Amino acid sequence: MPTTHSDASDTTDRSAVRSLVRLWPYVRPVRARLFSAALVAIVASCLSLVIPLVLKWIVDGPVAAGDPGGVWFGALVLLLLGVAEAVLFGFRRWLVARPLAGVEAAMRADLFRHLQRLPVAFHDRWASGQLLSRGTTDLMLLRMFLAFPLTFLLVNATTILVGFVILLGQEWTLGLVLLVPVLPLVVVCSLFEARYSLVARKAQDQVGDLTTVVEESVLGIRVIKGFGRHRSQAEAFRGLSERLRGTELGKARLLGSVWALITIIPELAIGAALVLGTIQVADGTLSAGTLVAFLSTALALRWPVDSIGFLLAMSQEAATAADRYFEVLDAAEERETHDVRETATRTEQRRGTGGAAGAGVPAETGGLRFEGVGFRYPDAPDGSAPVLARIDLHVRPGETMALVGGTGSGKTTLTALVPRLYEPTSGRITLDGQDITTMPRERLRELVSVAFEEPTLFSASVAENVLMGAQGAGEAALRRSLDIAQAGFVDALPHGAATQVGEQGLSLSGGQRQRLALARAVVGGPRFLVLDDPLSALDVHTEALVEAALRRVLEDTTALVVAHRPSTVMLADRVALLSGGRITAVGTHHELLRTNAEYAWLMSGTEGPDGPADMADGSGTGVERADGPADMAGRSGTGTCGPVAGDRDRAKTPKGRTDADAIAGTEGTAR
Ligand SMILES: Nc1ncnc2c1ncn2[C@@H]1O[C@H](COP(=O)(O)OP(=O)(O)OP(=O)(O)O)[C@@H](O)[C@H]1O
Repeated sequence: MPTTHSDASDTTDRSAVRSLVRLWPYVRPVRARLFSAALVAIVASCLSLVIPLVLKWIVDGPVAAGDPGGVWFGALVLLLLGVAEAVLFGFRRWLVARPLAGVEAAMRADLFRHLQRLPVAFHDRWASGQLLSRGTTDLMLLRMFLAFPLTFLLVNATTILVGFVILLGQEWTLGLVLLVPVLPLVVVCSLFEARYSLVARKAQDQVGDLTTVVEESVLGIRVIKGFGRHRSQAEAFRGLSERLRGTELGKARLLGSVWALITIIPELAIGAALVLGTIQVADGTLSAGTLVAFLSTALALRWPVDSIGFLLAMSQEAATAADRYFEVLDAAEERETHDVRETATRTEQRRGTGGAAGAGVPAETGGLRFEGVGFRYPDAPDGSAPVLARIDLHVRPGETMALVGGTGSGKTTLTALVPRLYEPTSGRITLDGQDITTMPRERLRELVSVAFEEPTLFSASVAENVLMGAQGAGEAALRRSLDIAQAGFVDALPHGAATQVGEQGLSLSGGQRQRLALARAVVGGPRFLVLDDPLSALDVHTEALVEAALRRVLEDTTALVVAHRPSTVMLADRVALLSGGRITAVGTHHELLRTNAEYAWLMSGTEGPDGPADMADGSGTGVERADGPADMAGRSGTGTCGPVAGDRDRAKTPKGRTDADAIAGTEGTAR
């Protein structure tokens, strides 16, 4: 399971403030509302500090003078102050709710847009649950931070400051007593922050891991049920959620202890002030009303002080969420390597856009060319051999080339390089003579259509899934592509092509999904077609029908088709054999059957004379080899390069005969 999240220890030297400041571009558009809301909250909070002053007036005034009218008036003022405080806090909430929902939506949209533009190699490294949790839990934490702790850290700090001014103004000696806990509280808070940020990061990463397991279990429910693995899967889930529970309990313990200290230390100071104040009242140096007002103010400051613990905790979680969010947003998108727009325009002008395959391009440079292409996966272990090394291959304009090779030989990898899902580590690939790195990706992906062995469909209608393959294609193109892919089953669906296929197309069979993926690849009538074993899930009869229809499409299209079965190879004009990271032979199917032991072995499933192990290192002979043709012992290598007259026709004889022929031919050669 690919998973990526930074080690929690990375967070020790990061500053929470710096992480949170990065939210500014999103907050900027709503800053006026946020500042207004903070101002309203400050006024509301400071109103609560006026209450003790009214109390002092009631005690020292009407109560001392025995004036019931004055007491009622004082009570009315207190009631109005309370109502005003409540209304203002309600107004603050109204002010922030809508804009912050907008901030969250904008951040989520940016994250999604960025995820779409990140290279496939990024997605190989990152577990989907980690990305999902960033787009959900983390963004929710950030919205909550902007709505609550951000405002209330400011509001509480202002309230505490104003409160202390009032306290010192009422009786400065008692005020100083209350100031004593400030230093220990600052030390406690900074120690807490450092430790809490580590555990918060750990918890949020564990939520990501848990999300991954849930997602995999849901997507893989058939396998889990099929193998009766629900218990072990549940155990794996339980293990992870136990770890998360442990981390959350650790968080709660930390928060509990800091809350206890933040509550106890000021309480001790208030107790000490009460004792001192009572002595002063007894001595007659302080009025009872002043002591009541002083203690009421001190008690009114309890909540702003006590809440600092969890406001800091929420801020730490938000800082961690911001780190996790920007980790993804900072990952480099796929970049254009040159000033591709200019190069593309020049090339279009030279060539005249939109012509048939390779129109106006000489055959020797036209088509699809791999020149010294090497590739190594970015996350491959150090010292491991590259998947592809010095690939030289030319698929001529309008030609269909089958790519054959043992399992794991790098066929899928090679096809993924054409639409630039990965970048070659060396060499270059050209389409009709133009280096693909000099084309805008959008243009490249218009020229090249792909269908993978594992067909991916989206939660959309059949038509939407297929038309995804070509912008602006209409009903006629849809019908044509469904016909080519022999997807007549679509008409039998409840709403025809408008039927929703469900998440990942799981309501369809594997072969039906493959046919829709194939229709998507051909719907735009692409100049270049890359098919990664697209017919593997079809029964032989349907495969034959698809092949016959595909042959018509492939007339004008330059195509590279990964093939495992002789029947799929029959589609091709020529075949390239990929072995040991190199193209070891190129020729027609029949030539390779006659002259290349590894190819014959791959097509027949029988052992060649030297055994497959010997062949896999590229020692099997080839008709057209990078290091020159070599004869197989006791065999006549024909050494022909292009399609031999009649070979194309032979190769494209309708399925039914070809399969049997191929096997017979293979057996004849391999034995
Ligand atoms: N994302 C990846 N990261 C690292 N290594 C990878 C990745 N994808 C594939 N590989 C490795 O690259 C090699 C070639 O894989 P590839 O899928 O291209 O083979 P293939 O010829 O298409 O195989 P098959 O016929 O079984 O589909 C394999 O050894 C595989 O383990």
